[in-house]
Amino acid sequence: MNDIWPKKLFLVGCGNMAGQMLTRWLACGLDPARVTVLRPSGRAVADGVQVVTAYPASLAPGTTVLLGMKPYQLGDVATALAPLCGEGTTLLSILAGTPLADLRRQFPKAGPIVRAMPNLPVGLGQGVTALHAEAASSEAARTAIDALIAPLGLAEWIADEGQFNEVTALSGCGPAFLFRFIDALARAGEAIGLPADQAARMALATVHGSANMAAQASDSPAVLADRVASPGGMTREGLNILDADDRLLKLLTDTLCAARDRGEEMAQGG
Ligand SMILES: NC(=O)C1=CN([C@@H]2O[C@H](COP(=O)(O)OP(=O)(O)OC[C@H]3O[C@@H](n4cnc5c(N)ncnc54)[C@H](OP(=O)(O)O)[C@@H]3O)[C@@H](O)[C@H]2O)C=CC1
Ligand SMILES: O=C(O)[C@@H]1CCC=N1
Repeated sequence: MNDIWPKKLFLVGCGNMAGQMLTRWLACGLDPARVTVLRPSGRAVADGVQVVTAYPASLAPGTTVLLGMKPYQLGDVATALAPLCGEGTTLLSILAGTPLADLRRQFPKAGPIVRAMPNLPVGLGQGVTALHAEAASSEAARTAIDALIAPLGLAEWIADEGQFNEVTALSGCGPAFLFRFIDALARAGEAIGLPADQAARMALATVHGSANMAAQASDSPAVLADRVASPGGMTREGLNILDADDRLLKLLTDTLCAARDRGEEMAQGG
């Protein structure tokens, strides 16, 4: 079988998001001996993964660097990291609101630079990762990234980098919106009289089962909703509340717009 893994993987930051990616890669067979994590805390990551608090003197050719710290730290990180990056270094950035042009400016000598926007369920192999590579990137570079991202779940190449803040709003931030929905469904159940713990269990299981069902169905979620709603029955009355004046659609559109606009501000250095 082909070796889908980079010769070496160097993670700059390994918090909530990069940590989930690494967890999945290790679960799928990445040799921990190939992985080095730089994190200021020096906290251990996983058996066999080297953790450092300072940059090494060099990076071996064939190293893929995952930029997994906060976007505002890019300048400081690049000051130390850019001199170590040459043609044989691939950069994979998960920094929200950080365009490829900014990354290339900070890492002028690096090899291929790919922008990625994962989401937290990648740790289960059920995530979504949006990808965009520089126009000059080779097919081989894209294929190598495809192979690395495939174990994480759905991978979507985004043709227009200008849409990256939109996809970030939808799928990168999306888990937070869904977690909020599950919590609200449970609290609404409590508000109409159910015991809190029971409402929480039932809300979570309902969302879990419905998402699985929607993922396997040949019909769209809109059609599935109508299938739950018996004519003249209870569900229709509930849907009428969500649908009145496109209330839910407008709420979610406003939610995505606010997230997207923050990405635009971040891209302007805000
Ligand atoms: N959270 C999410 O759902 C998503 C986040 N992202 C992106 O992922 C990135 C990280 O976010 P998230 O994981 O939530 O954040 P976390 O705060 O959980 O992780 C940040 C990581 O950066 C490390 N770090 C802090 N300072 C430095 C430094 N100066 N140099 C190198 N590493 C440093 C931290 O080290 P230590 O562990 O030692 O504290 C930590 O490992 C962001 O750019 C964000 O835009 C993208 C998609 C989704
Ligand atoms: O909140 C953020 O900025 C990042 C981007 C997507 C999820 N977390």
